Amino acid sequence: MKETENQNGKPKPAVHLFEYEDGPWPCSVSIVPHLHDVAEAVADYIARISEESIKARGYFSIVLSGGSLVKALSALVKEPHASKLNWSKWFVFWADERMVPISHADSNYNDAKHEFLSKVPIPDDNLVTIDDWDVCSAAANGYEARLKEMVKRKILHTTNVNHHKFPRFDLVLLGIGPDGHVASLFPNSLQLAETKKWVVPITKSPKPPSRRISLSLPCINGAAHVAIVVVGSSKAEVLQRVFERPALPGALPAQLVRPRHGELAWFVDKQAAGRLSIEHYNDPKKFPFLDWSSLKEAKESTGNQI
Ligand SMILES: O=C1O[C@H](COP(=O)(O)O)[C@@H](O)[C@H](O)[C@H]1O
Repeated sequence: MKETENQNGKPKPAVHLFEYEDGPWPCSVSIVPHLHDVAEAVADYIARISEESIKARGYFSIVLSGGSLVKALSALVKEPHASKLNWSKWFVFWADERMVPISHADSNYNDAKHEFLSKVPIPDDNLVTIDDWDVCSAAANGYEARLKEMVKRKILHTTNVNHHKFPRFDLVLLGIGPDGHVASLFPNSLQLAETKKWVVPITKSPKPPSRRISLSLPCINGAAHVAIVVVGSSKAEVLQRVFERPALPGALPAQLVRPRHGELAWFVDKQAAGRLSIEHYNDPKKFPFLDWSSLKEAKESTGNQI
């Protein structure tokens, strides 16, 4: 077994902590070579949280995003996870949805259905879809009402974020757009300032389709775990900006994902990590939490490509 491999001979992810320049922000970052390694790391992570949540509360609440994220769920539908996971206890929610019929190619639900949900036995009643797609504000209110129903049924618990009550999802899975958006929270948009609503309407999204709804930032930050999955060279520039530029209010929504009472984990492939300046992290004043050796190991395990 090579030092850079785990017991199954798979590449060992580098897990370390770093902080943004405006204050400490611990999180773990796993950098692995390819999309399929990311999918395996994400599947292991989801399986662990699913098991812990079901043991503790009887259910597992998972929030999915659209776009490239669903491809990272491919290892979950295969062994060893497919037959081991307690799918009947899963409740599935959406981080954001586009205002199109659920059978439309642009629908995040439709994409997740094809790539993932149709391949696993989660009961249809446990999929909290957004059916009312005609008027954005009505859809946002409708989705928020469904989340509150889930709280009443004790499938979701709640937590306080900046003195307001929000759901405490077991796990929120996010992708990141090349402009730094997460869910449908776009750079410098008014929606980023939301402090009370759980779900916000977006009527002029810079990325088509223009009408969408999204979990608000505090709603995402109320989660027990948030994972951000970043794959491919088209994300290398934005990842470098998110990790290495000072957090400016609203310029990069991904920098605002900070689950105060939860854990933040990044899963990154080597192409997306391609522009990270490793040396940047070796400054103990800026990154006192950083385990430099593990980052060096990641560099070696990816053939010194990062
Ligand atoms: O429009 C959206 O974009 C983001 C990022 O998508 P990606 O394909 O660039 O990974 C996605 O996370 C979000 O759910 C989606 O609606």
